[in-house]
Amino acid sequence: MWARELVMSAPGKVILHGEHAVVLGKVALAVALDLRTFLRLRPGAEGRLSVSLPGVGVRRSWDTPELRALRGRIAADCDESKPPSLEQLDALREFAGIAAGASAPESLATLAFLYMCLAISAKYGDVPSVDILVWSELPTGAGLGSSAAYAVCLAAALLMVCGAISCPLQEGESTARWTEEELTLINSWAFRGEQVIHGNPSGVDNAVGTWGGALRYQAGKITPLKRVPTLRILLTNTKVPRSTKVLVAGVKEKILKFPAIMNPVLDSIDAISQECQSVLEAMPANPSPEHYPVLEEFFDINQHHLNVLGVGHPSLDRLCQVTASHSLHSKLTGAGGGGCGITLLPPDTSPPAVEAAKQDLCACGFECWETKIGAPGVTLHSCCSLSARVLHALAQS
Ligand SMILES: Nc1ncnc2c1ncn2[C@@H]1O[C@H](COP(=O)(O)OP(=O)(O)OP(=O)(O)O)[C@@H](O)[C@H]1O
Ligand SMILES: C[C@@](O)(CCO)CC(=O)[O-]
Ligand SMILES: [Mg+2]
Repeated sequence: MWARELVMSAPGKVILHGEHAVVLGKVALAVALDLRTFLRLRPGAEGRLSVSLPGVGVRRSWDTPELRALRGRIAADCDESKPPSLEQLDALREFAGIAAGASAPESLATLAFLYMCLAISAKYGDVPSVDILVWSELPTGAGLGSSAAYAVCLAAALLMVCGAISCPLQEGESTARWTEEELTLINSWAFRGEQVIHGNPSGVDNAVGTWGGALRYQAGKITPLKRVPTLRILLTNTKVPRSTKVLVAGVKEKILKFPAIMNPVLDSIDAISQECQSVLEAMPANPSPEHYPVLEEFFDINQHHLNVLGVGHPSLDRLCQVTASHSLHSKLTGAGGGGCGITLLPPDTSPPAVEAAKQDLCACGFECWETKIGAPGVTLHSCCSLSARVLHALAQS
Protein backbone atom coordinates (compact mmCIF):
# COMPACT_ATOMS: atom_id res chain seq x y z
CA MET A 1 0.00 0.00 0.00
CA TRP A 2 1.22 3.52 -0.88
CA ALA A 3 2.32 5.23 2.37
CA ARG A 4 3.90 8.59 1.43
CA GLU A 5 2.45 11.99 0.68
CA LEU A 6 4.13 13.50 -2.35
CA VAL A 7 3.63 16.34 -4.81
CA MET A 8 4.68 16.35 -8.45
CA SER A 9 4.33 19.00 -11.10
CA ALA A 10 4.60 19.45 -14.86
CA PRO A 11 4.90 22.67 -16.85
CA GLY A 12 2.60 24.08 -19.48
CA LYS A 13 4.09 25.04 -22.82
CA VAL A 14 4.22 27.68 -25.48
CA ILE A 15 4.48 26.63 -29.11
CA LEU A 16 6.65 29.17 -30.93
CA HIS A 17 5.92 27.67 -34.35
CA GLY A 18 4.40 24.51 -35.82
CA GLU A 19 1.06 24.06 -34.03
CA HIS A 20 -1.36 21.99 -36.14
CA ALA A 21 1.30 21.30 -38.79
CA VAL A 22 3.02 19.10 -36.18
CA VAL A 23 -0.04 16.82 -36.06
CA LEU A 24 0.69 16.10 -39.74
CA GLY A 25 4.37 15.29 -39.23
CA LYS A 26 5.89 18.77 -39.60
CA VAL A 27 8.41 20.38 -37.22
CA ALA A 28 7.29 22.29 -34.12
CA LEU A 29 9.36 24.38 -31.73
CA ALA A 30 8.02 24.43 -28.19
CA VAL A 31 9.21 25.70 -24.83
CA ALA A 32 8.14 24.93 -21.27
CA LEU A 33 6.36 27.68 -19.40
CA ASP A 34 6.84 28.81 -15.80
CA LEU A 35 3.20 27.96 -15.04
CA ARG A 36 2.68 24.43 -13.72
CA THR A 37 0.10 21.79 -12.86
CA PHE A 38 0.56 20.17 -9.42
CA LEU A 39 -0.62 16.74 -8.31
CA ARG A 40 -0.84 15.82 -4.64
CA LEU A 41 -0.70 12.08 -3.97
CA ARG A 42 -1.79 10.77 -0.57
CA PRO A 43 -2.44 7.33 0.89
CA GLY A 44 -6.21 6.77 0.76
CA ALA A 45 -8.63 4.73 2.81
CA GLU A 46 -8.03 1.02 2.13
CA GLY A 47 -10.11 -0.04 -0.87
CA ARG A 48 -10.92 3.51 -2.10
CA LEU A 49 -9.52 5.55 -4.96
CA SER A 50 -10.42 9.23 -4.90
CA VAL A 51 -9.75 12.04 -7.32
CA SER A 52 -10.30 15.73 -6.92
CA LEU A 53 -9.89 18.11 -9.86
CA PRO A 54 -10.94 21.55 -8.61
CA GLY A 55 -10.05 23.24 -11.93
CA VAL A 56 -12.82 21.34 -13.71
CA GLY A 57 -15.17 20.74 -10.76
CA VAL A 58 -14.60 16.98 -10.39
CA ARG A 59 -14.67 15.12 -7.11
CA ARG A 60 -15.13 11.37 -7.47
CA SER A 61 -14.37 8.30 -5.40
CA TRP A 62 -14.66 4.61 -6.27
CA ASP A 63 -14.28 1.25 -4.51
CA THR A 64 -11.13 -0.38 -5.82
CA PRO A 65 -12.79 -3.86 -6.18
CA GLU A 66 -15.33 -2.20 -8.50
CA LEU A 67 -12.51 -0.63 -10.55
CA ARG A 68 -10.66 -3.96 -10.62
CA ALA A 69 -13.77 -5.61 -12.10
CA LEU A 70 -14.06 -2.87 -14.74
CA ARG A 71 -10.35 -3.21 -15.50
CA GLY A 72 -10.82 -6.96 -16.02
CA ARG A 73 -13.39 -6.15 -18.69
CA ILE A 74 -11.50 -3.48 -20.59
CA ALA A 75 -7.83 -3.49 -19.84
CA ALA A 76 -6.65 -7.00 -20.69
CA ASP A 77 -4.26 -5.81 -23.41
CA CYS A 78 -3.38 -2.33 -22.18
CA ASP A 79 0.02 -1.11 -23.18
CA GLU A 80 1.66 2.27 -23.67
CA SER A 81 2.22 1.34 -27.32
CA LYS A 82 -1.54 1.07 -28.00
CA PRO A 83 -4.06 3.90 -28.30
CA PRO A 84 -7.22 3.70 -26.19
CA SER A 85 -9.89 1.88 -28.20
CA LEU A 86 -13.44 3.15 -28.80
CA GLU A 87 -14.81 0.13 -26.90
CA GLN A 88 -12.60 0.83 -23.89
CA LEU A 89 -13.66 4.48 -23.81
CA ASP A 90 -17.34 3.55 -24.22
CA ALA A 91 -17.11 1.15 -21.26
CA LEU A 92 -15.43 3.84 -19.12
CA ARG A 93 -18.07 6.41 -20.09
CA GLU A 94 -20.86 4.05 -19.16
CA PHE A 95 -19.19 3.29 -15.80
CA ALA A 96 -18.64 6.98 -15.00
CA GLY A 97 -22.09 8.08 -16.24
CA ILE A 98 -20.66 10.21 -19.05
CA ALA A 99 -22.86 10.60 -22.14
CA ALA A 100 -21.46 9.43 -25.49
CA GLY A 101 -19.79 12.35 -27.27
CA ALA A 102 -19.65 14.47 -24.09
CA SER A 103 -16.76 16.89 -24.45
CA ALA A 104 -17.13 19.02 -21.31
CA PRO A 105 -13.81 19.51 -19.46
CA GLU A 106 -14.98 17.47 -16.44
CA SER A 107 -16.05 14.54 -18.64
CA LEU A 108 -12.76 14.39 -20.56
CA ALA A 109 -10.69 14.84 -17.39
CA THR A 110 -12.55 11.98 -15.63
CA LEU A 111 -12.28 9.72 -18.67
CA ALA A 112 -8.54 10.34 -19.03
CA PHE A 113 -8.06 9.67 -15.31
CA LEU A 114 -9.98 6.37 -15.42
CA TYR A 115 -8.26 5.22 -18.59
CA MET A 116 -4.77 5.95 -17.32
CA CYS A 117 -5.44 4.51 -13.89
CA LEU A 118 -6.87 1.23 -15.17
CA ALA A 119 -4.43 0.80 -18.06
CA ILE A 120 -1.32 1.55 -15.97
CA SER A 121 -2.45 -0.59 -13.03
CA ALA A 122 -3.36 -3.44 -15.41
CA LYS A 123 0.17 -3.48 -16.75
CA TYR A 124 2.22 -2.80 -13.62
CA GLY A 125 0.32 -3.41 -10.40
CA ASP A 126 -2.95 -3.24 -8.52
CA VAL A 127 -5.57 -0.49 -8.58
CA PRO A 128 -4.12 1.79 -5.89
CA SER A 129 -5.92 3.01 -2.76
CA VAL A 130 -4.84 6.64 -2.98
CA ASP A 131 -6.22 10.17 -2.94
CA ILE A 132 -5.19 12.31 -5.91
CA LEU A 133 -5.72 16.04 -6.17
CA VAL A 134 -4.70 18.05 -9.25
CA TRP A 135 -4.51 21.83 -9.21
CA SER A 136 -3.08 24.05 -11.91
CA GLU A 137 -1.68 27.52 -12.41
CA LEU A 138 -2.52 27.12 -16.11
CA PRO A 139 -5.79 28.30 -17.61
CA THR A 140 -7.74 25.24 -18.81
CA GLY A 141 -8.26 24.96 -22.56
CA ALA A 142 -6.40 28.15 -23.50
CA GLY A 143 -3.56 26.83 -25.65
CA LEU A 144 -0.92 26.49 -22.94
CA GLY A 145 -0.88 22.71 -22.72
CA SER A 146 -3.11 22.25 -19.67
CA SER A 147 -4.28 18.84 -20.91
CA ALA A 148 -0.71 17.60 -21.39
CA ALA A 149 0.49 18.91 -18.00
CA TYR A 150 -2.47 17.07 -16.41
CA ALA A 151 -1.70 13.84 -18.31
CA VAL A 152 2.03 14.02 -17.49
CA CYS A 153 1.34 14.47 -13.75
CA LEU A 154 -1.16 11.58 -13.79
CA ALA A 155 1.27 9.31 -15.65
CA ALA A 156 4.09 10.07 -13.22
CA ALA A 157 1.92 9.55 -10.12
CA LEU A 158 0.22 6.36 -11.32
CA LEU A 159 3.44 4.78 -12.64
CA MET A 160 5.14 5.54 -9.32
CA VAL A 161 2.33 4.16 -7.18
CA CYS A 162 2.24 0.99 -9.31
CA GLY A 163 6.02 0.55 -8.94
CA ALA A 164 6.82 0.99 -12.67
CA ILE A 165 9.15 3.92 -11.94
CA SER A 166 11.12 4.82 -8.82
CA CYS A 167 10.39 7.51 -6.27
CA PRO A 168 13.61 9.50 -6.72
CA LEU A 169 13.05 12.04 -3.93
CA GLN A 170 15.44 11.29 -1.05
CA GLU A 171 14.86 12.43 2.54
CA GLY A 172 16.05 16.05 2.87
CA GLU A 173 15.93 16.82 -0.88
CA SER A 174 13.61 19.56 -2.08
CA THR A 175 13.09 18.37 -5.68
CA ALA A 176 14.02 15.36 -7.79
CA ARG A 177 13.55 14.16 -11.36
CA TRP A 178 13.37 10.71 -12.92
CA THR A 179 15.92 8.98 -15.17
CA GLU A 180 15.72 9.37 -18.96
CA GLU A 181 14.26 5.87 -19.23
CA GLU A 182 11.59 6.64 -16.64
CA LEU A 183 10.80 9.95 -18.33
CA THR A 184 10.33 8.10 -21.61
CA LEU A 185 7.76 5.84 -19.94
CA ILE A 186 5.98 8.81 -18.32
CA ASN A 187 5.86 10.55 -21.71
CA SER A 188 4.43 7.48 -23.48
CA TRP A 189 1.59 7.10 -21.00
CA ALA A 190 0.91 10.85 -20.92
CA PHE A 191 0.49 10.66 -24.70
CA ARG A 192 -2.22 8.02 -24.19
CA GLY A 193 -3.97 10.37 -21.74
CA GLU A 194 -3.73 13.17 -24.32
CA GLN A 195 -5.34 10.83 -26.87
CA VAL A 196 -8.35 10.42 -24.57
CA ILE A 197 -8.69 14.22 -24.30
CA HIS A 198 -7.66 15.33 -27.82
CA GLY A 199 -8.42 12.47 -30.14
CA ASN A 200 -5.36 12.97 -32.35
CA PRO A 201 -2.49 14.71 -30.52
CA SER A 202 0.98 15.01 -32.05
CA GLY A 203 2.71 14.38 -28.71
CA VAL A 204 4.56 17.71 -28.64
CA ASP A 205 2.72 19.04 -25.58
CA ASN A 206 3.34 15.98 -23.39
CA ALA A 207 6.99 15.91 -24.54
CA VAL A 208 7.50 19.47 -23.26
CA GLY A 209 5.59 18.68 -20.06
CA THR A 210 7.87 15.70 -19.48
CA TRP A 211 11.29 17.06 -20.52
CA GLY A 212 10.83 20.80 -20.07
CA GLY A 213 13.28 23.29 -21.61
CA ALA A 214 13.04 24.10 -25.30
CA LEU A 215 12.68 21.44 -27.95
CA ARG A 216 12.13 20.62 -31.55
CA TYR A 217 9.49 17.95 -32.13
CA GLN A 218 8.75 16.03 -35.29
CA ALA A 219 6.84 12.78 -35.66
CA GLY A 220 7.70 11.60 -32.16
CA LYS A 221 11.36 12.64 -32.39
CA ILE A 222 12.31 14.98 -29.56
CA THR A 223 15.47 17.07 -29.93
CA PRO A 224 16.42 19.63 -27.26
CA LEU A 225 17.40 22.94 -28.88
CA LYS A 226 21.16 23.48 -28.66
CA ARG A 227 20.95 27.02 -27.44
CA VAL A 228 17.98 29.24 -26.75
CA PRO A 229 18.48 32.92 -26.06
CA THR A 230 16.58 34.57 -23.24
CA LEU A 231 13.38 35.60 -24.99
CA ARG A 232 10.93 37.98 -23.35
CA ILE A 233 7.41 36.96 -24.20
CA LEU A 234 4.07 38.52 -23.36
CA LEU A 235 1.29 35.96 -23.06
CA THR A 236 -2.27 37.11 -23.60
CA ASN A 237 -5.34 35.05 -22.85
CA THR A 238 -8.30 36.20 -24.94
CA LYS A 239 -10.45 34.06 -22.58
CA VAL A 240 -12.38 32.80 -25.60
CA PRO A 241 -13.01 29.10 -24.83
CA ARG A 242 -12.13 26.48 -27.44
CA SER A 243 -11.35 22.81 -27.70
CA THR A 244 -8.11 21.48 -29.14
CA LYS A 245 -9.91 18.31 -30.22
CA VAL A 246 -12.46 20.24 -32.30
CA LEU A 247 -9.83 22.54 -33.87
CA VAL A 248 -7.48 19.67 -34.81
CA ALA A 249 -10.41 17.83 -36.41
CA GLY A 250 -11.35 21.01 -38.36
CA VAL A 251 -7.85 21.34 -39.81
CA LYS A 252 -7.90 17.70 -40.90
CA GLU A 253 -11.20 18.25 -42.68
CA LYS A 254 -9.86 21.31 -44.51
CA ILE A 255 -6.77 19.47 -45.67
CA LEU A 256 -8.87 16.57 -46.96
CA LYS A 257 -11.12 19.02 -48.78
CA PHE A 258 -8.37 21.18 -50.35
CA PRO A 259 -5.13 19.18 -50.26
CA ALA A 260 -3.42 21.08 -53.07
CA ILE A 261 -4.11 24.39 -51.34
CA MET A 262 -3.46 23.39 -47.75
CA ASN A 263 -0.38 21.17 -48.06
CA PRO A 264 1.86 24.04 -49.23
CA VAL A 265 0.71 26.02 -46.16
CA LEU A 266 1.82 23.16 -43.92
CA ASP A 267 5.15 23.00 -45.77
CA SER A 268 5.63 26.72 -45.26
CA ILE A 269 4.92 26.40 -41.52
CA ASP A 270 7.49 23.60 -41.43
CA ALA A 271 10.03 25.87 -43.11
CA ILE A 272 9.30 28.65 -40.60
CA SER A 273 9.95 26.26 -37.69
CA GLN A 274 13.23 25.12 -39.22
CA GLU A 275 14.42 28.65 -40.05
CA CYS A 276 13.41 29.84 -36.61
CA GLN A 277 15.43 27.04 -35.02
CA SER A 278 18.53 28.13 -36.98
CA VAL A 279 18.05 31.76 -36.00
CA LEU A 280 17.54 30.91 -32.30
CA GLU A 281 20.56 28.62 -32.20
CA ALA A 282 22.74 31.28 -33.84
CA MET A 283 21.61 34.07 -31.49
CA PRO A 284 23.76 35.00 -28.49
CA ALA A 285 22.41 34.18 -25.02
CA ASN A 286 21.42 37.83 -24.51
CA PRO A 287 20.48 38.99 -27.99
CA SER A 288 20.42 42.64 -28.97
CA PRO A 289 17.53 44.30 -30.84
CA GLU A 290 18.98 43.72 -34.34
CA HIS A 291 18.35 39.96 -33.97
CA TYR A 292 14.62 40.40 -33.65
CA PRO A 293 13.15 41.58 -36.98
CA VAL A 294 13.41 38.11 -38.54
CA LEU A 295 11.72 36.45 -35.54
CA GLU A 296 8.99 39.08 -35.74
CA GLU A 297 8.41 38.42 -39.43
CA PHE A 298 8.15 34.69 -38.74
CA PHE A 299 5.43 35.45 -36.17
CA ASP A 300 3.49 37.57 -38.71
CA ILE A 301 3.74 35.03 -41.54
CA ASN A 302 2.77 32.08 -39.36
CA GLN A 303 -0.21 33.93 -37.89
CA HIS A 304 -1.51 34.40 -41.46
CA HIS A 305 -0.94 30.71 -42.19
CA LEU A 306 -2.84 29.68 -39.08
CA ASN A 307 -5.74 31.87 -40.20
CA VAL A 308 -5.68 30.07 -43.55
CA LEU A 309 -5.87 26.73 -41.70
CA GLY A 310 -9.06 28.04 -40.07
CA VAL A 311 -7.84 28.23 -36.47
CA GLY A 312 -7.89 32.01 -36.08
CA HIS A 313 -10.54 33.97 -34.21
CA PRO A 314 -11.65 37.62 -34.19
CA SER A 315 -10.28 37.91 -30.62
CA LEU A 316 -6.84 36.81 -31.88
CA ASP A 317 -7.04 39.30 -34.78
CA ARG A 318 -7.78 41.99 -32.23
CA LEU A 319 -4.83 40.91 -30.09
CA CYS A 320 -2.49 41.14 -33.10
CA GLN A 321 -3.88 44.57 -34.12
CA VAL A 322 -3.52 45.98 -30.60
CA THR A 323 0.09 44.82 -30.24
CA ALA A 324 0.90 46.01 -33.81
CA SER A 325 -0.27 49.47 -32.77
CA HIS A 326 2.60 49.35 -30.25
CA SER A 327 5.01 48.01 -32.94
CA LEU A 328 4.94 44.54 -31.39
CA HIS A 329 4.36 41.26 -33.24
CA SER A 330 2.07 38.43 -32.11
CA LYS A 331 0.72 35.06 -33.12
CA LEU A 332 -1.69 32.57 -31.60
CA THR A 333 -0.13 29.69 -29.68
CA GLY A 334 -1.47 26.17 -29.22
CA ALA A 335 -4.63 25.16 -30.98
CA GLY A 336 -6.00 28.70 -31.58
CA GLY A 337 -9.72 29.43 -32.06
CA GLY A 338 -9.41 31.82 -29.09
CA GLY A 339 -7.20 30.93 -26.13
CA CYS A 340 -3.77 32.52 -25.95
CA GLY A 341 -1.48 34.56 -28.16
CA ILE A 342 2.21 35.31 -27.71
CA THR A 343 3.93 38.63 -28.34
CA LEU A 344 7.67 38.96 -28.76
CA LEU A 345 9.23 41.68 -26.60
CA PRO A 346 12.58 42.76 -28.09
CA PRO A 347 15.15 43.94 -25.50
CA ASP A 348 14.79 47.58 -26.56
CA THR A 349 11.04 47.59 -25.78
CA SER A 350 10.73 50.15 -23.03
CA PRO A 351 8.81 49.23 -19.86
CA PRO A 352 6.26 52.02 -20.51
CA ALA A 353 5.66 50.60 -24.03
CA VAL A 354 5.01 47.12 -22.59
CA GLU A 355 2.74 48.65 -19.96
CA ALA A 356 0.79 50.59 -22.60
CA ALA A 357 0.32 47.45 -24.75
CA LYS A 358 -0.83 45.50 -21.67
CA GLN A 359 -3.34 48.21 -20.77
CA ASP A 360 -4.83 48.18 -24.25
CA LEU A 361 -5.05 44.37 -24.23
CA CYS A 362 -6.72 44.40 -20.82
CA ALA A 363 -9.18 47.00 -22.11
CA CYS A 364 -10.27 44.35 -24.67
CA GLY A 365 -11.14 42.05 -21.75
CA PHE A 366 -7.95 40.01 -22.18
CA GLU A 367 -5.57 38.98 -19.44
CA CYS A 368 -1.84 39.28 -20.02
CA TRP A 369 1.38 38.62 -18.23
CA GLU A 370 5.07 38.44 -19.03
CA THR A 371 6.59 35.01 -18.85
CA LYS A 372 9.86 33.15 -18.62
CA ILE A 373 10.35 30.18 -20.89
CA GLY A 374 12.40 27.01 -20.56
CA ALA A 375 11.09 25.70 -17.20
CA PRO A 376 12.02 22.20 -15.96
CA GLY A 377 9.90 19.20 -16.94
CA VAL A 378 8.00 16.86 -14.65
CA THR A 379 9.41 17.14 -11.12
CA LEU A 380 8.84 15.60 -7.69
CA HIS A 381 8.69 18.05 -4.79
CA SER A 382 9.01 17.85 -1.04
CA CYS A 383 6.18 19.84 0.54
CA CYS A 384 8.61 22.33 2.14
CA SER A 385 9.95 23.32 -1.29
CA LEU A 386 6.52 24.53 -2.49
CA SER A 387 5.35 28.13 -2.33
CA ALA A 388 2.67 29.11 0.19
CA ARG A 389 0.25 29.71 -2.72
CA VAL A 390 0.67 26.18 -4.09
CA LEU A 391 0.51 24.63 -0.61
CA HIS A 392 -2.69 26.54 0.07
CA ALA A 393 -4.24 25.36 -3.20
CA LEU A 394 -3.25 21.76 -2.51
CA ALA A 395 -4.62 21.92 1.05
CA GLN A 396 -8.18 21.73 -0.32
CA SER A 397 -9.26 18.13 0.11
N1 LIG B 1 -6.15 21.12 -14.09
C1 LIG B 1 -6.85 20.23 -14.77
N2 LIG B 1 -7.55 19.28 -14.12
C2 LIG B 1 -8.26 18.37 -14.81
N3 LIG B 1 -8.38 18.35 -16.16
C3 LIG B 1 -7.72 19.27 -16.85
C4 LIG B 1 -6.93 20.25 -16.20
N4 LIG B 1 -6.40 21.04 -17.15
C5 LIG B 1 -6.85 20.55 -18.34
N5 LIG B 1 -7.63 19.50 -18.17
C6 LIG B 1 -8.32 18.71 -19.22
O1 LIG B 1 -7.82 19.15 -20.48
C7 LIG B 1 -8.85 19.70 -21.30
C8 LIG B 1 -8.35 20.91 -22.05
O2 LIG B 1 -7.48 20.46 -23.01
P1 LIG B 1 -7.25 21.18 -24.40
O3 LIG B 1 -6.22 20.38 -25.07
O4 LIG B 1 -8.54 21.43 -25.09
O5 LIG B 1 -6.64 22.61 -23.98
P2 LIG B 1 -5.15 22.99 -23.57
O6 LIG B 1 -4.35 21.74 -23.35
O7 LIG B 1 -5.23 23.93 -22.44
O8 LIG B 1 -4.64 23.77 -24.86
P3 LIG B 1 -3.62 23.26 -26.04
O9 LIG B 1 -3.89 21.81 -26.25
O10 LIG B 1 -4.02 24.08 -27.23
O11 LIG B 1 -2.28 23.58 -25.53
C9 LIG B 1 -9.97 20.06 -20.33
O12 LIG B 1 -11.21 19.98 -21.00
C10 LIG B 1 -9.82 18.99 -19.24
O13 LIG B 1 -10.48 17.81 -19.64
C1 LIG C 1 -2.82 22.08 -32.14
C2 LIG C 1 -1.66 21.22 -31.63
O1 LIG C 1 -0.66 21.18 -32.66
C3 LIG C 1 -0.98 21.86 -30.44
C4 LIG C 1 -1.84 22.03 -29.24
O2 LIG C 1 -1.06 22.59 -28.20
C5 LIG C 1 -2.17 19.84 -31.34
C6 LIG C 1 -1.07 18.83 -31.11
O3 LIG C 1 0.07 19.02 -31.53
O4 LIG C 1 -1.38 17.79 -30.50
MG1 LIG D 1 -4.17 20.26 -24.89
